Amino acid sequence: MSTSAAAPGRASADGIAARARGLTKKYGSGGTAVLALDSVDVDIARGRFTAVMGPSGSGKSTLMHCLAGLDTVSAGRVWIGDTEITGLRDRELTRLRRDRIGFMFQSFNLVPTLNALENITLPMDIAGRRPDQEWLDEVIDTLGLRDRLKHRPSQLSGGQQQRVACARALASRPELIFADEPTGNLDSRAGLELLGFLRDAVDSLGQTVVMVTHDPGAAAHSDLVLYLADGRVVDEMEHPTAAAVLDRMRLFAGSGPRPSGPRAARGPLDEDGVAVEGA
Ligand SMILES: Nc1ncnc2c1ncn2[C@@H]1O[C@H](COP(=O)(O)OP(=O)(O)OP(=O)(O)O)[C@@H](O)[C@H]1O
Repeated sequence: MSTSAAAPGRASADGIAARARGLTKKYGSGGTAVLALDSVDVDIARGRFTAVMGPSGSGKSTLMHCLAGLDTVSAGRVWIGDTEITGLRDRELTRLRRDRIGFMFQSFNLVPTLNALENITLPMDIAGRRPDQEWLDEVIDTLGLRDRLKHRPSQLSGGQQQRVACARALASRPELIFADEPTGNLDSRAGLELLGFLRDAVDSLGQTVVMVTHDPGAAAHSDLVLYLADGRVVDEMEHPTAAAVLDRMRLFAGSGPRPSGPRAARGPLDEDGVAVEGA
C-alpha cells in the first residue's frame, strides 16, 4: 500500500522532508532471504512529528535506515528534500547525512571523555562548522542542559545523557531528525521529558522528526503514526492518542504493544523475494 505523512498533492514539494518510492530492501539471498521492505511509498512532511510503529521485524528500523541513507536499498528511490540519495556515492552520502540529518539512537553514543557541550558540538567540529551560537543556546535552554554542560556522560543521569544526545541531533539544525526508540533506555519520567522536548523541537523550533517506537504512549506525542506490517506501510493515523494507537496495533498484530516473535517473522523467499509456499 502507498501512504504518506503528506500525500503527493496535499503538500508542495518543499513541504516534504523525505520521500521514498517503491523502496524495497531484501537481506540475504536464496532460501534464507528476508524481504524487509516491500515496495514502500512514503512522504515525510516537513515540520511534523511522524512515528513509525509495527510488530517486531516489520521493517521499522530498516525503513528509517534507508530513508536516512544509512543502508543501501535493493530497489526503489529515496529523496531527502529534493536530493535523491539512492545512487549517491559514499562520500556524498556521508556529507549529506552529516549536514542535513540528525540521529538519535536508543544507546546514546556519547563520547565518555568529552563533556556535554563537547559532545553536543562534536558533529559540527568534525565537519569543521561553527555552531550558530543563538540556535545552540536555544537548544541547550529548551533541553534544560545549561548547568550540565561541563559534565561528562558518566556524571549525568540516563535522562540527561539522552537530552545531550537530543541536543547533539538538533545542534546543527538538521532538516530531519531520525530517532530509533529514543525512549527505550529511559525510565517513564525521563522518557516523557524527552518526548516533550522532541514535540517542542517540532512546535517551537520547526524541526522535522521521524521516530521509530513500540510504545503507544510515545507515539501519542506525534502528529501522525505510520503502521508497518511485513515490510509494507499498512495504515496511518493522524492526531493519535495512546488508546487509539493501542487499538490499531491490536488490529494489525493480534496482540499487545510489544510482540515478542522472532525478528524474521516471514517464511523463506525465492530469488525474487516472493514467499515460498508451504516452506
Ligand atoms: N542486517 C540484516 N541481515 C538480515 N536480515 C535483517 C537485517 N536487518 C534486519 N533484518 C531482517 O529484516 C526484517 C526487518 O527488520 P527491522 O529491524 O527493520 O524490523 P523492526 O520492525 O525495526 O523490528 P524491531 O521492532 O524488532 O526492532 C526482520 O525480519 C529482520 O530480521
